[in-house]
Amino acid sequence: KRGIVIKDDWPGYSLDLFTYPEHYHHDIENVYIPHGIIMDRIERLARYVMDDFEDSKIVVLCVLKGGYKFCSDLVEFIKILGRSSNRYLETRVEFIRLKSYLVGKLVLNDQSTEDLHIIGSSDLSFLRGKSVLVVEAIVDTGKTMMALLKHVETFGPKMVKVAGLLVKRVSNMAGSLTDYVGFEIPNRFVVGYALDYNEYFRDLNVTHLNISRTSKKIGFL
Ligand SMILES: O=P(O)(O)OC[C@H]1O[C@H](OP(=O)(O)OP(=O)(O)O)[C@H](O)[C@@H]1O
Ligand SMILES: Oc1ncnc2c1N=NC2
Repeated sequence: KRGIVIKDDWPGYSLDLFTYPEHYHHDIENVYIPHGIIMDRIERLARYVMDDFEDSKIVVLCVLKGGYKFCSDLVEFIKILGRSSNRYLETRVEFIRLKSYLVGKLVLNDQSTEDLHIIGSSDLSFLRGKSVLVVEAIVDTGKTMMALLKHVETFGPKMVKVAGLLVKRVSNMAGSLTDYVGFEIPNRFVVGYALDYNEYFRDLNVTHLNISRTSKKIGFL
C-alpha cells in the first residue's frame, strides 16, 4: 500500500491561497498537503485499521513528538466510524518518546539498543499478548521505525501493525515497514501537523504540511 503518491514535481499550493501568519512566508515555501486532504485520508486509514484488527480492543502506540496529531485524529476517526457501524474497536493509547539518532549521540537512558534513543520509560510490557498499532507521523530512512519494531517485539505482542502518515520515497525499507500509509512523499523536508524543524513549526496551524524553503533561515543552525 503506497498511499496517496505525491510526485517529485508536485509544487504544492501558494501560501497566499490559505490563511497564514505573515512571518511564516519567509521560512515556509508552500502548502504541501492541505489539512482537509490529510483528514480525509486519515479517515480512510481508520477504516483499514478497523477492517484488519479482529480484536475488539487494541493498543495504539503513539510515537512522540511528531506523531501526536496524526494519532489523536486517527483514534478519533476510529471512534466515529465505530459508532456508525457494528464494529466498535476500543483503543488504549500509549506513548513512547524517541529522539532521532541525527540529533546527537546522547544516550538518554541506559537503553542499550543501538539506534533507538528512548526518552523516559522503555518498558512496553503492557503490549504483551496485545494487538498493537504503532502510529508515526513520518518514516524517512526507516531507522527509527526499524529499531522501534525490534524493541516492541521483545515484549511479545500478539500482532503489530504500523500506520505512517508520511512515507518518504527514499528507501524501500520505509515502505515495507508501514502497513497503512497516508501519503508517499518526495525526499523533501516537511513541517507542520506536529512535524517540526528544531521544535519550530509543530504548531504550524493544525492545517498544513509545508516544505521549508531554506532551513538556514529557520533554525539556529
Ligand atoms: O525514518 P527516520 O529517518 O528514522 O526518521 C523518522 C523519525 O524522525 C522524526 O523524529 P524526530 O527526531 O524529529 O523527533 P520528534 O518527532 O520528537 O521531532 C520523526 O518523528 C520520526 O520519528
Ligand atoms: O521531513 C521531515 N520533517 C520533520 N521531521 C523529519 C522529516 N524527515 N525525517 C524527520
